[in-house]
Amino acid sequence: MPGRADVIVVGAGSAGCVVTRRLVDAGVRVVLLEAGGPDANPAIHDPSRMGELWHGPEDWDFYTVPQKHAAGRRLHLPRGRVLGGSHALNGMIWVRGCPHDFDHWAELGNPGWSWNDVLPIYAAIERRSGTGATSPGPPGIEGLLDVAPNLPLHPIQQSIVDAAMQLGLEFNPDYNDGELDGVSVQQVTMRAGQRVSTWSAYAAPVTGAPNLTVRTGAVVRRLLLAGTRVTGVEFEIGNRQHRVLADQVILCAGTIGSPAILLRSGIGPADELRAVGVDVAADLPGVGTNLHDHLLCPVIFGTTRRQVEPPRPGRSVTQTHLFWRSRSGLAVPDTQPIHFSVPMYEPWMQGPEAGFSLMAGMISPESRGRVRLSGARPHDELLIDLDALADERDVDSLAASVEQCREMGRSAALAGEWGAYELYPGPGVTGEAAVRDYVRRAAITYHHQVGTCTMGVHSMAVVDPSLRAHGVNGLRIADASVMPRVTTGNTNAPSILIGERAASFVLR
Ligand SMILES: Cc1cc2nc3c(=O)[nH]c(=O)nc-3n(C[C@H](O)[C@H](O)[C@H](O)COP(=O)(O)OP(=O)(O)OC[C@H]3O[C@@H](n4cnc5c(N)ncnc54)[C@H](O)[C@@H]3O)c2cc1C
Repeated sequence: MPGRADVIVVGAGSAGCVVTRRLVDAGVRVVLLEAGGPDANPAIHDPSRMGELWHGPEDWDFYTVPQKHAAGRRLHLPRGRVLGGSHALNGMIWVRGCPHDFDHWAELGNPGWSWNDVLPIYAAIERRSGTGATSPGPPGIEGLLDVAPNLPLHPIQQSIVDAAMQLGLEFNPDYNDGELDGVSVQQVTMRAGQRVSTWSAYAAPVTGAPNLTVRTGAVVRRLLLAGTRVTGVEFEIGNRQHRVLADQVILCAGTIGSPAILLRSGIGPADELRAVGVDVAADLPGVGTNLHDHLLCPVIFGTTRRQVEPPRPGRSVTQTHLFWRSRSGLAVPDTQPIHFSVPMYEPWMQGPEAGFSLMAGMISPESRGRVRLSGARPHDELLIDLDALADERDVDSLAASVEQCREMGRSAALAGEWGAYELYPGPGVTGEAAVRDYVRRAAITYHHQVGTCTMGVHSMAVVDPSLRAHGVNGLRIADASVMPRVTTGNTNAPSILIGERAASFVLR
């Protein structure tokens, strides 16, 4: 292990592996530090076994503080702690987002991040294959990451698509061309029935390079600073402490991990840091704020006419989704239900083993929470507060999505052909007040937390449009935490995009 590197990358997740690969290819001496271990668990690689990974060794297993507007519950926030990060645990669904998302980022004071700016980067990331995807990159450009339609469809998934069309939605053959609305087959980062993560596609192929050192089980506790210049990091492997020095550090530890490292290093809101006994290195009031997430809410069905067989090995538990605007006047769809070929029961629910779930989805969150320290010691609990459903507009969208999923369940394609009957919310939950109450009792994360190290040029921004930390030298942040506002759809693709951009900023 070298004592010094050109660049230390903290976190081998969606973005960190991309940054690492691009810098290594350019001859930069990189040390990549990852808290988790190798991606050796077979359940990582088989898409039908995704659910087994939660609460296991590859999950940070975060919980929020009790959520006042979600029936006082503590919400489980799984996050990948393994080579590949959350891309080793996720549903692999590939959604670029829509023009409005990135144009909005640019309007907020982030030149270079508009849709027209990011589109060529997406095209250069993706290696598209199979039928169904109609938005290939420019000819001759082929990226490192496989993106393919999630086919062949499970029979229940085809009927779910039919149900959506019976409600009047259009089939959208390629939601990645800038127009999201409609029901679609998901595009996924899979090849031959196996997960492809940025670890397997980007970083793993260069682990033998002489200018790359990868350390697993390496938990970064804090940044080393000389005044306001970052000089390296301090990390633990087991109970032993280590240090490595570098010209630059790039934090890719994710929406929870990156602000946690900053706060523990004394970079954050000065008053709050002092209040928990942390010495202040740089007063950056935005660190940990602007936390927001998409939310799901289970709508679960049993069947009487046909049995829903569990997905076979190599097949995803979810294959289709839809984007829908629940009210007029919205710039982008506010809902994205996602459809599972299994019943996705919460621990307090029960029902038959076979069935299917239309997980209502809210993707336009207005509620904002934050990540804070509870104390100065490295092992003191992080306080993660989504403040989920604090804004009534979020309840409006999620309740509308629940009602749409219920209506799909009553369609000829599902009730007629499969004998679908509703288990949750269940026939007793009727009327607007009861549905809103169900949403507060049953909503869970969509796994898309972002925003805690927001990019921008205002007083609450943490990084500038080139992802350099404000007021601290030698430090960049490159992961989902820098998104000023969450994109319309799943957040892996934009996180990987951020990794690509960060590498290009370092190398230019
Ligand atoms: C269960 C689940 C399902 C999801 N499904 C989808 C989906 O289908 N499609 C989609 O687009 N998005 C999905 N997402 C979201 C998507 O995976 C994330 O938005 C994306 O992976 C975020 O990338 P990142 O680089 O910001 O963080 P991560 O990929 O989480 O990487 C952060 C890395 O940093 C490491 N780390 C953190 N702290 C430290 C530390 N102190 N020291 C050393 N290392 C550290 C972590 O272990 C991790 O490897 C899902 C997420 C989850 C958890």
